[in-house]
Amino acid sequence: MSRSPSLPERPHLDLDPDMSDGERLSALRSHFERMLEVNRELGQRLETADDRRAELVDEVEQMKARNDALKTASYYIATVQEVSDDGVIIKQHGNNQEVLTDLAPHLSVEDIESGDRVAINDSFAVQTILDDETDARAQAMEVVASPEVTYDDIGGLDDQVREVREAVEDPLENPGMFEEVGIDPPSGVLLYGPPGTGKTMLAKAVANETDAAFIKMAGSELVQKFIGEGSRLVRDLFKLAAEREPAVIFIDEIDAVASKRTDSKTSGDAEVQRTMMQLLSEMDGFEERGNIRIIAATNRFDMLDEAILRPGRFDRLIEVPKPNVEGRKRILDIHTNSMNTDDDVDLTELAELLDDYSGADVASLATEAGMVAIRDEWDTVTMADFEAAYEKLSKTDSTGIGPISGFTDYQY
Ligand SMILES: Nc1ncnc2c1ncn2[C@@H]1O[C@H](COP(=O)(O)OP(=O)(O)OP(=O)(O)O)[C@@H](O)[C@H]1O
Repeated sequence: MSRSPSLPERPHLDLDPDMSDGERLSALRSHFERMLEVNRELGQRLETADDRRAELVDEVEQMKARNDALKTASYYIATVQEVSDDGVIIKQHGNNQEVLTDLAPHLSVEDIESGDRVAINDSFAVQTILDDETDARAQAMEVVASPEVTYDDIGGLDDQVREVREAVEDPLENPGMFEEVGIDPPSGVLLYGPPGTGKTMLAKAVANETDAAFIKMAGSELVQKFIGEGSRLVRDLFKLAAEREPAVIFIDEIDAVASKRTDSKTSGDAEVQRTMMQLLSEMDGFEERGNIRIIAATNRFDMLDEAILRPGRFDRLIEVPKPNVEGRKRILDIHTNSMNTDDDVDLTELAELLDDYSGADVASLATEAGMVAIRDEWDTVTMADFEAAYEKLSKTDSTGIGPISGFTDYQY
């Protein structure tokens, strides 16, 4: 740590050998006075610093306790009904059960009042106060004012880009076009295909192109983060989009909330059902919503409930497959564009080698080749580095723990 520049300076004693005893004594006296003053000042500083330190230690302890609490399992959401000397009465969302409970040690009764939304754990103790709707939103949604991805960053998906532009960009940019012809623009667009093929990129690029806000929510977050909150989050999602319009809502892993009904009647399933019903009703009331488009994505098309695919809902289906050899070449071009590659790098040959790779696999191969070059202290990336990266990623995969999605099982 550097020393604070504003500490009082150490007093300096200047004694001239020609001084008389009287002068010497008076110089020593005033030096002593100055020393006392500096000492007093330093003492005060030390005291303030000690107080601050104690405060910070306290804060760290509280954060640790909250962090530990947050790391435990999912929470349930409840609303505070009453705060009394006996404890806090809360009503749990989803089942409306009223419970008299306590607060976690890091909370005090002064922090809480009736009407507050709170997160409770399995034993109903209040863990967090969600005093603002945005709390829940912030935790489950990613909002980007204008994402940076452009269509040029997406390789090998020309047809898909065209379809997304027609279904999402045209209605946002030129709604009159649809009115003139007398048709409703597609309500929702569903992108389906294996992981890592560029579905999120497509949604981001269209938001960028239309200067729309990009609001992303993962289906799994909707049903896992706050049990009993899924339908509220869906409402919040559409409300937030209305506040930010023009906006593109992107629901990733839609299968988590829109799977075919199972026969089991567990409370988890009921929760998923409620969330899906809310999503459908938001989509059905969509026309009045103005400049909001909705894109969903899934790797599990086979699992989707047909209700979600009915006309007026996700009725424009766009398959986003793994790239073919030309697509892989284009994705390699994009991802090596800013790399310092050697003249011997033959991207066409590489594209042929990377059979069954997804776009994300191709991107991680390029990064890995760069890492190999750095490790070998080269400042250019050679064909041999790409081959070494390919070997490494293929090997990682054969052990079953590799990051390569191109070899993972999926169904769609
Ligand atoms: N077609 C592509 N062109 C260029 N890069 C791509 C392409 N597809 C994937 N990538 C790379 O892979 C990364 C992940 O892609 P993205 O998140 O769009 O995939 P996804 O289909 O949404 O995946 P998931 O289904 O797993 O959410 C991108 O950030 C990009 O680096």
